[in-house]
Amino acid sequence: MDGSPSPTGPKVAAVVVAAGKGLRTGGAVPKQFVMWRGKPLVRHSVEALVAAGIAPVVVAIPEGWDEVAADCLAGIAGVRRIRGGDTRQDSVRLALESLEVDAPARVLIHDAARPVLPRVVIHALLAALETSSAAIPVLPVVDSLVRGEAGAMAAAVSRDGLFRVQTPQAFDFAAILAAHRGWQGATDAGDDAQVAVAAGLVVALTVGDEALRKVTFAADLEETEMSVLPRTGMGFDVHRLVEGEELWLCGVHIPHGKGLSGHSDADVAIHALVDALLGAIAAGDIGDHFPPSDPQWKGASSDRFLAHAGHLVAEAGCRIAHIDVTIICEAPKIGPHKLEMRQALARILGIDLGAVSVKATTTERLGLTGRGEGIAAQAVATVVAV
Ligand SMILES: Nc1ccn([C@@H]2O[C@H](COP(=O)(O)OP(=O)(O)OP(=O)(O)O)[C@@H](O)[C@H]2O)c(=O)n1
Ligand SMILES: C[C@](O)(CO)[C@H](O)COP(=O)(O)O
Repeated sequence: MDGSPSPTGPKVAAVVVAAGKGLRTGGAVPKQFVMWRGKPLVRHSVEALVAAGIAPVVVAIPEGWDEVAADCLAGIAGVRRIRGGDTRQDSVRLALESLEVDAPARVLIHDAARPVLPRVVIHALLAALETSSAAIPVLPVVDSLVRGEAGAMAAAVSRDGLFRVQTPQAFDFAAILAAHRGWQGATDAGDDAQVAVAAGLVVALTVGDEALRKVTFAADLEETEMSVLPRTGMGFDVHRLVEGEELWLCGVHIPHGKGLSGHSDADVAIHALVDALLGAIAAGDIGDHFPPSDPQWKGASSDRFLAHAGHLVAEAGCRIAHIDVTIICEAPKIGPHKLEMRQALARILGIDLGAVSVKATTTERLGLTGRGEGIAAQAVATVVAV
């Protein structure tokens, strides 16, 4: 179970809170309606949730901004708008109340102010809900911490066991609705996990993502050219076609008289793609990360290499914008398998199918691929800073 919602699995809805005033960001328009990377800020995460199969998505908006919000969210299926409250916590509770009629089994609660929402985070949260009634994405604290008094350092604070908490936060729907209704705190909770813990729920921790950072101050909306320029990497690989081996291409098993030989499963297309991803972040090549001399990679599924390359891209502060793989062979015919290959690559990397291209060509019976001695592949990967 990878956490993806499925038509037969538990129904997953989402709340996106976008009813704040954005006072710390400033400006005439609340930050959630400001244009950012080509579309209104709020639209980014709403689209990501809908694309991940979450429905319905209820968006809490501030009083007086209904028309603007309608424009910002125009054309996205499965989205409902409601009036938010005076505080974030009120906005969440009102949105949850409005979802009661839909009776979802689970709900993700997300800040519109966190526009970049990687699919892999959603999957990890929903997977955690298999064994817990609440889950939140967290990141380690990497700076040292101090308590300050009157502009001077008073004492160091241990960062052991401390985490930075992000959204979306994932819950059993009935449990979080009851928790919000029963909230007894004197002041607002910082987030929904705090409401859940106060109600006695156990909140599991999953791995967050730097890309999920929250737009809080005006500077968070500004981007330098360096932060938006895409980076491209390319990869190329060849493996020998032999009798007695299975044929794997782009993570898909293809029945064929022969297969590719190599130390791992010899998925030449994934190997080219791994090199393209590593190239885009200047992180060496596949041999540096998975040396053929290392026995642990003997017969290994190349899915693992690709997933690792995807993690390295995220660690480098980037997300994959697009990948394009070309398989070069006379046989087998690649066309009938292209969709399945794209789906496999999208799944392994946790990216949208629309960002994955798989193509094939022959060399007109010329050269080693033309003679059927081997299969070659080349790939291009584009990543952007997040
Ligand atoms: N009454 C409120 C207050 C906040 N939010 C939402 O909660 C998220 C996190 O809040 P924050 O970043 O603090 O946004 P603002 O409250 O708008 O910011 P500020 O505190 O600077 O005014 C945002 O998506 C915001 O729109 C909300 O839906 N309803
Ligand atoms: C919900 C939240 O984003 C989790 O980190 C955070 O608590 C919101 O804080 P804010 O002060 O309302 O921006």
